[in-house]
This record gives sequence, structure tokens and C-alpha cells, in this order.
Amino acid sequence: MMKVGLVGMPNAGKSSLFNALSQAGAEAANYPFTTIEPNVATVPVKDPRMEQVAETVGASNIVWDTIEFHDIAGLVAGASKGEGLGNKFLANIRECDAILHVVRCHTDENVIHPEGKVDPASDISTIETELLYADLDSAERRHSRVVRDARSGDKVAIAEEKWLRDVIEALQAGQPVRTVPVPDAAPDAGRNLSALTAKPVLFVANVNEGEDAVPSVVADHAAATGAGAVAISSRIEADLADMGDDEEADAMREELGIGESGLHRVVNGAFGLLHLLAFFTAGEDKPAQTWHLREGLTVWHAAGQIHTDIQKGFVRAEVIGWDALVDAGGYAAARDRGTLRIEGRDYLMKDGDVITIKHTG
Ligand SMILES: Nc1ncnc2c1ncn2[C@@H]1O[C@H](COP(=O)(O)OP(=O)(O)OP(=O)(O)O)[C@@H](O)[C@H]1O
Ligand SMILES: [Mg+2]
Repeated sequence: MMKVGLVGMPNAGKSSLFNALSQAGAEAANYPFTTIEPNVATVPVKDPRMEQVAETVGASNIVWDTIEFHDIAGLVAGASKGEGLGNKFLANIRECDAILHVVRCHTDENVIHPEGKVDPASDISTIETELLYADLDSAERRHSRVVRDARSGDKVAIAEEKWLRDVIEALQAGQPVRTVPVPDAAPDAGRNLSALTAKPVLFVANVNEGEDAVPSVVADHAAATGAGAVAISSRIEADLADMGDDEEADAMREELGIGESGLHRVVNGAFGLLHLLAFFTAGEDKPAQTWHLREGLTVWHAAGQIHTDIQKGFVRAEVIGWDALVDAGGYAAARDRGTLRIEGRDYLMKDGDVITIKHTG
């Protein structure tokens, strides 16, 4: 399960967006959640390919893979020095796989800005400074440890030490850790540091009603720091989500000139940051299901996502690309055509594969 944390200045529009995401999740979810925490929204990641696959094989229903959004409250200046809720805030971000950074860009004067003026560049920098300081602190501590091993001639330590020096330099220049590639010679260096600014970021420009372009200050900053950016109005999305009824909400969207659902852009944008591939399981009269896996992993890893018992008892997999399956019109025809393949456990998964694991037990 992928976790995404919402951060931003006080009053930036985090909770409005979070509420819209929660509603979307609550409505679209077709299975009960055991626990619903007040600050966690579980949202399905829709994939139109799955709809075609499910129809082709005659599945009973679709179970979507989900993504968790966490409303992380309480960034205060000085968080990196452990002030106020600072440590808790940083710990919450550390647990996330990616960050949604909500930036106030709307000019509604009824909404108080904590600094007294709307200034997206300055707000971004206030948040990022705390994260950069926290990382600088970790990087310096890690460096002082690694430098000793490097002196003793350990090759991996030498590469990590050099990388840490580059990281420290980047952080001091205001650049996030994700802009400094981890060296092949020290592949664990990134994990050892577990930097906050190494996490992928999607900037959400919270714009005025009826706008849908990302203001250039935000777009340029995102591009310069290896981040993504989308524009939405948090308030409109929250209002639309409250309306519930899809048709009414669609009519409202049209009236306001908002195209595709802003929430979809946020969910897909956040998901796109994670570099995952999608795979599917589907059979007649059974629930079809979407899953996600890090790129570069095998069908054996995929089996483990489905169930540890299936992974343990793995014998072989039947694999077919989603489009070949839809094209053939079903498994039997695909088998006749020879597009349904038998693969062993080392098969490297591809985005859009439909798999059936044959297993013992
Ligand atoms: N695009 C927008 N245009 C106008 N008003 C907005 C917009 N987005 C949010 N607001 C309003 O801004 C106020 C603050 O929003 P919200 O509570 O979502 O912010 P927050 O980031 O969660 O704040 P906090 O840090 O206090 O938790 C709300 O009154 C909300 O309706
Ligand atoms: Mg809030």
C-alpha cells in the first residue's frame, strides 16, 4: 500500500483536498475498510484497462488497488529543530512514499494567509527549508560515521562518503536530495540516509475557482527540482465531493469550466511519481483485481503481493498482456493463439500484464 502525505502552510487548503479525497474513496470503495483513521483517506486507483479485461473474462466485479493519503497537520517554522510538533511532523513525512505539497495560489481575501500575503514561491521555500535542514542534519551525522569506513579503504564506503558530500553541498544550495543520483557503487546509500527530500513530490497549486493552469512560479520550481505539478481548487473539489451525486457534480464542473476531475489528476499524478507498474488478476465469475509493483521485479514478487502462500507454493505463471487478452476475447482463445504464455518465477513483470499463478497448497 502506497502512502502519500499532504503537507503545506497553515490554511493552504490541505484539509479541503483531503476531505475531497476521503469522499471519493468512501464512495468508490466496494469493500469495507476495517479501520478508518480520521486523517487517512484510502482512495482507489482506477485503471480503464482493467475494465476491459474484467468485461472480456466475465469477472464478477473489480477490486481496485488503493493509495493512502495522510493529512499531515502541524508544520511550524523550526520543525527541523524539533520545536512544537516538529518531530512528529517530520516522522509522519518519513513514513510516506511520496509527498503532496499543497501551495496556496488562490487570492480569496476571506481566507487568512499566515504571513499576510499570497506568495507561492515564499511558501514553498518555508516548507522546503524545514525539510532541507532536517536532511542536512541527518546527512552530516551519517557522513561523520561513513567517513571513518572510507578511510579504511572500504570501496562502498568511499562511494557513499563522496555521495554524502555531494548531498550536503546540494542541501546547502537549497536543492533536494532527489536531485543527487545514488551511485551504483553504493546502492544502499539512499536507504541509509532515508532523506525527506529524496521522496518524490507533487506540487498541488490550489488556484482560484475556474482556473486550471499551474502558475509558472510553481511549475518552474517543480521542473527545477524534479517534481510534478497539478492545479486544482481544493475548495471546489471539496464542494463537488460533498454534492455526492455524480451527474450534479459533472454539470457543476462543466459550468465552472473544469475538465477532468481535479481529484483524478491528483491521484494519478501522485501515483505517477512512484514508478510502479500495474498488473491484473481476473477470472470468470470472480472478482478481478488491480495490483502494483515496483518496476524491475519478477512474477514471483507479484505472487507475493497477492498472497504469501501463493508465493511460497509458486509453480508457474500464465501471463498475457492486457491488450492481447482483450483482443483474443478470452483466455481459451488466447491460449489457441499462443499469446497466453507459461513463465517461470524469474519472469520480469511488464506494465499491464494479466497473470494467473499456479501454486501448490
Ligand atoms: N481554492 C480555494 N479558493 C478559496 N478558498 C479556498 C480554496 N481552497 C481552500 N480554501 C479555503 O481556505 C480555508 C483553509 O482551507 P483548509 O482548512 O483546507 O486548509 P489547511 O491547509 O488544512 O489548513 P490547516 O493548516 O489549518 O489545517 C478554508 O476555509 C477553505 O474553504
Ligand atoms: Mg487542515
